[in-house]
Amino acid sequence: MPILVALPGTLCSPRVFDRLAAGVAGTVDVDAVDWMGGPGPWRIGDVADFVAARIEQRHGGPVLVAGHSTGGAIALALAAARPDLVSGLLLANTGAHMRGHGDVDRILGTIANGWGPRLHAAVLDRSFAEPVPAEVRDVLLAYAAGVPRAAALEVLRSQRDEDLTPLLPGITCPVTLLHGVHDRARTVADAETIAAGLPDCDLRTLHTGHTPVWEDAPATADAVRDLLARTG
Ligand SMILES: O=C(O)CC1=CCC(=O)O1
Repeated sequence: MPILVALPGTLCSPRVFDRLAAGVAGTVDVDAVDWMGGPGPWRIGDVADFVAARIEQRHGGPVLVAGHSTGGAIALALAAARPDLVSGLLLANTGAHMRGHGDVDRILGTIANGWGPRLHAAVLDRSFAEPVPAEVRDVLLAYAAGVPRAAALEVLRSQRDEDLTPLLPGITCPVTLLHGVHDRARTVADAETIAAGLPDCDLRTLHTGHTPVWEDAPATADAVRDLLARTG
């Protein structure tokens, strides 16, 4: 069965892909990666290397790769560096750079000086257009509580300081780019910049916040099936 290796955003549990995994069950197997719980280092390129090693070891590659938020930047770096391991990309509410990003500098300041449950809850709550059920929120907050502060600091600094735009024309696999238009951190302009740089990109807007992979799992599952068809 085809594999979708799924990369969540900063401080975001791999469980955010549970609804998508259920939606594509029987068609695609989802391997959601806890990259923040990996050994580090956690710069975007380091995590892309970590994911490449996992794909080689577990799946033998190539696979579909999904990236949400920071996971999208990691997925882009991976596809650029290791096209042999990536047959197609599904990106969600991400960007090729962080210029104009809603709150990355504030989050970085709080990671450095105010790390803890309040920050975790603030990042979580603004990642969904509508409040998530309490039991889901508890699961996601429990994950964030176990993330090393160094991982969050390192990956977000790296993402803030890198511009992946020059890599885009070299990513020739099919890409589907989802963008939830009620995102409080990123605008559709971020998605349009990525789409303009990629040779083969299907951009779809959704009525979600920053996390369409959870907020509109049926539309995301449709996008996965359509992407799979485009990979031939
Ligand atoms: O939007 C992104 O790509 C990365 C991000 C930083 C904070 C957040 O929630 O997402």
